[in-house]
Amino acid sequence: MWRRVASVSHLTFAQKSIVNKDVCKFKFWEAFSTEIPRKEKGTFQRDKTPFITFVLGGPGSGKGTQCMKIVENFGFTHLSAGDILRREIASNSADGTMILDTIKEGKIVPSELTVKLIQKEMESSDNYKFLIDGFPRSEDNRIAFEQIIGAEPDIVLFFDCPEDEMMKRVLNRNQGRVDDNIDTIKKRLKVFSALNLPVVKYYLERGKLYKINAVGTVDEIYKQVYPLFAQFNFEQQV
Ligand SMILES: Nc1ncnc2c1ncn2[C@@H]1O[C@H](COP(=O)(O)OP(=O)(O)OP(=O)(O)O)[C@@H](O)[C@H]1O
Ligand SMILES: O=c1ccn([C@@H]2O[C@H](COP(=O)(O)O)[C@@H](O)[C@H]2O)c(=O)[nH]1
Ligand SMILES: [Mg+2]
Repeated sequence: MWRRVASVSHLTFAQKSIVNKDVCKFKFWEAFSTEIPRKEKGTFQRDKTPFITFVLGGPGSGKGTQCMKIVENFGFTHLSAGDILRREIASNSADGTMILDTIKEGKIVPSELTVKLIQKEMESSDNYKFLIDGFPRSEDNRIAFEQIIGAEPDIVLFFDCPEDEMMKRVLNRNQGRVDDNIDTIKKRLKVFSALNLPVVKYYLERGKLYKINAVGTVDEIYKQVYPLFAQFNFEQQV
């Protein structure tokens, strides 16, 4: 089993401290990476160390929208767990019907299945910076990720949004999602409070959580997000 310990100095938006990561052994990394020595402290570049960001927040809090902007500016690979599961349904896989039923009920797909799908996406990427959006949704998800991937997130973003605003956004989304209806949203909000908030608390207690006020325009919210990534000095995308 691969294990890693990620150690990142716990930065606040105001503190521009240097990032320090322990070297990790990460199986799939070795398949494609060319070893390039680190340049200097505080600068991340392609090597064997993945940079994992979990992006949490209730349904409609704006995770996907903000992830698109982070991808544009910082070259992350965006892995939305919900999108991965919806692709699995669309591909008529053996688990498709079960996943669809689970999503319609606003419940959580079994952890091992979701983690293995995320793992597949990570393994097939030649990037080292990942935004894992909408995951982990429960403590069980979190533990499964640690056990199967053998990694922890470097940072965790939490988009904090009132329920009425989330409800409004989801009902206006218009993307034809089977779970964007009032009954399922109510269920998703309950599941979020009961199962996802404990994960938020877990990372808060470990100093990895960055709480973002998710009320306001997309640009206003991104103004809180941008400095967090900017201070890591990621290498330029090729
Ligand atoms: N700051 C904002 N103000 C108003 N609408 C927004 C804002 N951010 C996102 N939206 C809109 O709200 C809807 C939900 O946003 P988004 O899909 O990014 O949320 P999400 O957190 O990924 O939701 P889910 O967990 O359901 O996938 C989208 O239609 C999006 O365009
Ligand atoms: O890790 C996950 C992520 C998602 N689900 C299920 O999918 C829907 C939609 O997820 P979004 O992040 O809103 O796109 C969610 O309500 C769950 O039913 C999951 O089970 N596990
Ligand atoms: Mg989303």
